[in-house]
Amino acid sequence: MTEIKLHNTKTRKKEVFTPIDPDNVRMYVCGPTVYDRAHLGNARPVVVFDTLFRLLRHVYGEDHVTYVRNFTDVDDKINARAEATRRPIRDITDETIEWFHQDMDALGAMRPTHEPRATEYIGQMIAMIEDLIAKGHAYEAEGHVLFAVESYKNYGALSGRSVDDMIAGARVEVAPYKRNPMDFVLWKPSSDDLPGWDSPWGRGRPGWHIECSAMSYELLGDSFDIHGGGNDLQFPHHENEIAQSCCAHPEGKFANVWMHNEMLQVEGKKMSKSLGNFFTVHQLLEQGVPGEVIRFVFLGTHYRKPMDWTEKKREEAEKTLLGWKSAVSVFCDDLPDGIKGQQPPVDVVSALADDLNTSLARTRLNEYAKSAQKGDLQAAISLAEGMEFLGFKHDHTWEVGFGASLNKILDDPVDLGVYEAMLFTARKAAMETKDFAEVDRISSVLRDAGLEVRASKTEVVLDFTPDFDPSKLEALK
Ligand SMILES: Nc1ncnc2c1ncn2[C@@H]1O[C@H](COP(=O)(O)OP(=O)(O)OP(=O)(O)O)[C@@H](O)[C@H]1O
Ligand SMILES: [Zn+2]
Repeated sequence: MTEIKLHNTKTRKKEVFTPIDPDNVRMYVCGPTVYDRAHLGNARPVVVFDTLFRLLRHVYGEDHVTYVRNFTDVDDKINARAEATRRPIRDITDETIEWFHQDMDALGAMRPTHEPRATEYIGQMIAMIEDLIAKGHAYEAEGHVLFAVESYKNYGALSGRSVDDMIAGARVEVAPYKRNPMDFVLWKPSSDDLPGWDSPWGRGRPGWHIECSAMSYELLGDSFDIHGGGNDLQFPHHENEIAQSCCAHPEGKFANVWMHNEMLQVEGKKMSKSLGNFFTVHQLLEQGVPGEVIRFVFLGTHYRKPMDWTEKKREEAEKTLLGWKSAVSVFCDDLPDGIKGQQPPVDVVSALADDLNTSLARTRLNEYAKSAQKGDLQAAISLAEGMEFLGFKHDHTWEVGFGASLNKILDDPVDLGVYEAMLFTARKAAMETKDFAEVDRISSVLRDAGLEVRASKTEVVLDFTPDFDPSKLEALK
């Protein structure tokens, strides 16, 4: 079995990953607050943890991995948006979730096993808060319930800070009802015009942190394998999740491995809604940047390094990915059925297994692409399988905005007359006899003659390069 190593924020080390139960490997990732289109930064953890999900499914089996990513659909930012637009909250959250799905699908991200909405777990949150009060970790004050950070001695361990450092360094809300300025809200009162649920502390709504603790417990249990999210969530969100979960369920360990992706930046600053320095995934797709190109760019930088989106990266990604797709599509009909990333090349898997070294995986696939372009069918198969594994389609359809060069080929049908029929027949014969040596031969004759061939199930598309030399096609006979 492939050995996976992951960097664990908790221990600050790269460690061999050993699941609690290899028959059910469990991962929780903090999902979006749904009031607006996802910006490109929000897409980074989606692609990072999708890649990990694919790796885990490959190593432990498709049915042996449970991936939970929540939707935060109760939040003051959502309330503010509803008030500003005079729209019902549910319309806004439903619409945003639909957009999120469309955009992330376009990036080739698989849907997680469960995508719980916070509002469907209010009962579990209330039960957990009651439990925390009963165990002496939380207290009620003026209609609020607060978590008492001093009651949990490991508070701050994930980010390596003491409570005193936090108070000194953080801008915390100093409310008169807090016993310690770092105490955080588990429950707060709602006025009649705001969403609210009945609770032992009156009508109110949950704080953000308790949502993830309640949903992960409900869907994954008191101990699970991996907890992920952007490193902007490490403090306070993840510290607070740990405090709540470990105090409510001291019998469990909560998450064994904590993984944090670095930020997508714009001129050295985190891309964020509050700074206003963002563009959305949807905008990029509309501008004709294919979702797979966005994915390709993300995979070029290790997830624990900050990265920028640049036009140059986009262009290079599009060019390389087109090269891969055409290298595979030359052999499209020859590829064995069922290429579904089941047998991705070992060196690509091992790159990912080393703390998701996606850029190395990309480099290795590029080597296969180079060999495939020279007519090596085995390399083309590896490339196709590796592409599927990394979340790319191996046919030459873009999710959006066909690349300019591809358009040119498809819009420019050629009439090769007699040659064309001969090519087609020769190729078909090779395919039916599964004589791959013959396919290799044909494809190299074509390439030598200055013709590029793209074949799909239904048609053969030919493209002339400037070096086209029809006399060289005689070698086909
Ligand atoms: N610039 C970024 N780069 C990488 N990940 C990010 C970035 N901004 C947010 N994230 C991640 O996106 C996920 C969704 O977060 P969330 O919905 O809370 O974002 P947000 O708070 O709405 O965004 P913003 O921080 O722009 O206000 C989280 O895992 C978060 O860490
Ligand atoms: Zn969370």
